[in-house]
Amino acid sequence: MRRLGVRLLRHFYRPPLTGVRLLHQGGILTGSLPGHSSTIPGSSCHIHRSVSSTAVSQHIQDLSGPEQRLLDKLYDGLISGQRASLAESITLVETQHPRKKELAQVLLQKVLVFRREQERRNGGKPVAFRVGLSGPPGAGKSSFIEVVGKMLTGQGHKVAVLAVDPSSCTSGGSLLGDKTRMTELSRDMNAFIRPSPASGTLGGVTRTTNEAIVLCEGAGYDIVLVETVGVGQSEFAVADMVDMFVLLIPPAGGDELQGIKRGIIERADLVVVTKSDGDLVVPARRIQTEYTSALKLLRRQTRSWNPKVVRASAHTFEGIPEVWAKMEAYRAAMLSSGELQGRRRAQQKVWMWSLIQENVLWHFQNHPAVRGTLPRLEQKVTRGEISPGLAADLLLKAFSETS
Ligand SMILES: Nc1nc2c(ncn2[C@@H]2O[C@H](COP(=O)(O)OP(=O)(O)OP(=O)(O)O)[C@@H](O)[C@H]2O)c(=O)[nH]1
Repeated sequence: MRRLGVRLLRHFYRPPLTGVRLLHQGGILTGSLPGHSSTIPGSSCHIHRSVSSTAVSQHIQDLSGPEQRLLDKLYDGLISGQRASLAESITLVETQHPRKKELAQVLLQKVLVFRREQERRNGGKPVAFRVGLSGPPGAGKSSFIEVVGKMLTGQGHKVAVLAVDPSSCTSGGSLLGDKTRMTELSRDMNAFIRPSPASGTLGGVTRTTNEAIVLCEGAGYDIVLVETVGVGQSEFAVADMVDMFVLLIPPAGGDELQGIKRGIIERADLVVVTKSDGDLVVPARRIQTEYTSALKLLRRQTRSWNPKVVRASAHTFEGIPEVWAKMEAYRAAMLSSGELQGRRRAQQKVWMWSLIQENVLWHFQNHPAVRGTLPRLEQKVTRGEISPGLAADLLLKAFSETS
């Protein structure tokens, strides 16, 4: 096992440790860029072979003049809150172009340093509030975000809305992006709305959303709403990148609620029963009671907060201020207990490991020895000729022996 581990390391860290230097300059790390770092499709993760400290590389030595000017322009524009610079910066982190990916990482590191300084001044507390919102198609997500967003910008907040659209990964289509959504909020100067990239794996979309959150916060958005539709694994990915996870449920019959996964209810810090107006008030109350009982049976995720179920209507505005009050109460409780900071720290680790998993898997699947054997072994496994365990062992052996 140890030998396999060493081989895996050798494989991923080849060619050998040369060429990448990170130098400390007045508290800022500078590094020379990878002639020797590998960039993996679907990820911007470069494997730097020698990173001498945990600090960030802020500037890359071999940036050309135009590249340096572009990064300076984006950074200055971003931290002074210009929406165009924020949009351009997010486009940069979404790119598949290898060199631009590298530039995006330089920009991100700079923004991270800026944000950490802001947090330090804020007594170590996060400056922005990240809220994930999920619900089945048609649950009323965009209507809800529109009214909550407008209310918050009216109170002086700056609100960013990012969408994670799982359909764009599988079908190339879009569940969230095609129709015009949040028309009023999109015209609001204190709001920034960004749909998810139109292609890529969920891992890729997750990474860019995580990075887009950092950029939005750098641009001064103190509330970042991350929306996703309750399809596939995207809800879990969003729950892993936010401070608070909110599930929106329509007052619909059993069949329409079938699609809501039990696992995701366990992740909810708040459940909002939407469209609680007119004839829908009665079914909304019923759903509220059902979910309140269901939540009581679930294990608590945090010490300082009990998940709650509330009703609201985006059409009549009833319940909307109360929903926000609950969100603020959650944040205050989680901040004062330190659990929110702890959750963020844990998320950083989850994010790192999911990038590693995706990249390691990519290397494995694209290794010539694996590619050559995989279809035959897959066939044998599906026909029941060999066990999945044996097939996995053979593939791992082929991979490690030729790495
Ligand atoms: N009665 C009532 N209808 C609502 C309310 N909010 C949204 N709707 C209606 O529900 C439908 C879906 O609303 P959206 O806000 O587009 O829902 P969504 O979850 O964003 O939908 P997708 O974009 O398909 O995921 C629309 O016809 C809305 O008019 C509400 O508070 N009350």
